Amino acid sequence: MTAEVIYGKQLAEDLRQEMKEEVSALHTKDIRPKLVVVILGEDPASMSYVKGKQRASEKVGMDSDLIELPVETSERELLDLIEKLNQDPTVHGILVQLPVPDHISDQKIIEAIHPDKDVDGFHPANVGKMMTGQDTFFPCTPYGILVMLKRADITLEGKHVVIIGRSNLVGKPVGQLLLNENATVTHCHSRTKDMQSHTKQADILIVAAGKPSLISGEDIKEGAVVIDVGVNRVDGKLTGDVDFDSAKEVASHITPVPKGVGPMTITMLLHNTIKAAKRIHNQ
Ligand SMILES: Nc1nc(=O)c2c([nH]1)NC[C@@H]1CN(c3ccc(C(=O)N[C@@H](CCC(=O)O)C(=O)O)cc3)C=[N+]21
Repeated sequence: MTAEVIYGKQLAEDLRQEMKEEVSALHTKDIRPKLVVVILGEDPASMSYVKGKQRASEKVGMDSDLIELPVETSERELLDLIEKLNQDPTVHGILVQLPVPDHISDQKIIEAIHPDKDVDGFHPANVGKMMTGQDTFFPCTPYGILVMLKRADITLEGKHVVIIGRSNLVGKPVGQLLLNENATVTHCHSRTKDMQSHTKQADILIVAAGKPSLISGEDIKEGAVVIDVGVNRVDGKLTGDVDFDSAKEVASHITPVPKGVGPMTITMLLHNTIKAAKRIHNQ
């Protein structure tokens, strides 16, 4: 079997076309969805994602600001900036690029962003809503994966989803979203014993471990759907957590890196920002 490749990039472009129309419609009502991205320091990989977010917002006609701060910015200064953005009625979405430098607490920053402007969906109030099956901002990568699976017509109900990874940003929330869709969810992680015995049972295998080539064809059940969430730089090139060439011979569907999950992450960020703007203006 050779798997069908699910190009998130193509789907992202289709969705952004729809969003562009939605943004123009909002402009006629004097609502201008606006995203503010804050980045500390000049890590080249982080800068490249942030630039991608800027480009994508501009393409759908959204307003967006990039605030670049020096790496030595204090936690207090960053919290004061967030408070200012919380109060600013022209700002609908706030994203602070994570991780922040070690002298600042990621969790403190996440909790400082007003839940109504938390387009990353990381604030505990929004995480709690997601866990209890309420509508809210869903974290962008998990949400992008959900939309990709749905658009590829992959049934989730009753499927065994195995997730490698349990981070608050990807592993845990993607499991929760798919559980909400009536899948049976297993999480594997660094302490899991005999991981292959789990991965081989997956109807849908989601790999979010941050380890290049962690998974290859022999770890996958014939006909499984494989979603690669890895963003690793190897010799300057972006690569996922799955050995694509061997995996695609076994899987029924597979996402590539690049052009897979990454572009969907950015698309759902735009979606959440539009949702924030609509909600603030009671639309
Ligand atoms: N508060 C916060 N929210 C995030 O959502 C967040 C974050 N911090 N910190 C970093 C990670 C990483 N991330 C990516 C988004 C898009 C691509 C993406 O579009 N990748 C393209 C290629 C990009 C390239 O070549 O550099 C692709 O896979 O085709 C990658 C990585 C969001 N993150």
